[in-house]
Amino acid sequence: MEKILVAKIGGNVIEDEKVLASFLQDFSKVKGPKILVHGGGKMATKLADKLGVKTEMIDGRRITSSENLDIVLMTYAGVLNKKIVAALQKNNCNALGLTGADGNVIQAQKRPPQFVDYGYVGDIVKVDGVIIKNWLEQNIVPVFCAVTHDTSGQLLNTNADTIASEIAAAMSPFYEVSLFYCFELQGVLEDIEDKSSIIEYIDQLKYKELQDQNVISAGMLPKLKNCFDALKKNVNEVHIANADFVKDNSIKHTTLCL
Ligand SMILES: Nc1ncnc2c1ncn2[C@@H]1O[C@H](COP(=O)(O)OP(=O)(O)O)[C@@H](O)[C@H]1O
Ligand SMILES: CC(=O)N[C@@H](CCC(=O)OP(=O)(O)O)C(=O)O
Repeated sequence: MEKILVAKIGGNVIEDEKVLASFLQDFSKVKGPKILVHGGGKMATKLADKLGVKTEMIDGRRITSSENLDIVLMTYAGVLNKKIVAALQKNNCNALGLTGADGNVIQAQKRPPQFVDYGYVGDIVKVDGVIIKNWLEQNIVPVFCAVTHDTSGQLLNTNADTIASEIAAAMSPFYEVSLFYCFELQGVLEDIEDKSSIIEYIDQLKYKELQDQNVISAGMLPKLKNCFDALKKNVNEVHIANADFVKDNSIKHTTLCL
């Protein structure tokens, strides 16, 4: 089976112009089919602050009012997605910027309010792996932002880590899939104050231990859950690593295993 890379970059990589430019250059050089998923939560929060709109996050997920949704769309589907696509094009990488509504590629449903009402937040129902495969076969590099839709006209905010995990899973019938979560640190840390305390392997037992000891928090909570979800859905490899990992796979990082 042919190999494919699904890479995800988040807020801290996107915020740092130099790091982002260097990541996109390295990503462009990766041979073979590849997909990029990006977040940008930090930038959406900054825009909300500027506009005087309140931001509330619970367990790493944004409570998304209709005002927040517009901010999220402007930031993720607008400024960020298009800037990333243009930078990839500059590097001769034929990127196609997408939300989940484009080509009906990611269908979601609004999360029903239970203990928390997350507002316009979508849980993914279906990813159309075939349409993505068709793009890849045309040497197009799909670039997804953190937006999905419910097929009834409602756009929804969806965690970018979850989008990466579900897209990776949807590609697994066709490719041998490697999923890289690229961020500003070197991997998951045993002690958040000690940047060198990288945990090289995390299985489900270790994951539970880390949760029980409160070693992981904020955005790392959904990230790890998404990693295991991907592995359970036949994604071959999942790594959490620094953005440099895309050019140098030998740097120390975290590998997830079931
Ligand atoms: N044990 C941990 N090891 C590494 N990062 C952690 C840990 N616990 C919490 N974090 C936080 O999780 C963040 C990564 O999640 P997130 O903010 O969603 O990143 P991104 O937007 O890049 O996906 C790190 O920046 C860090 O602040
Ligand atoms: C529902 C939800 O929380 N969506 C995320 C989507 C963006 C994202 O995931 O961005 P990072 O990868 O930079 O964190 C949010 O709005 O923050």
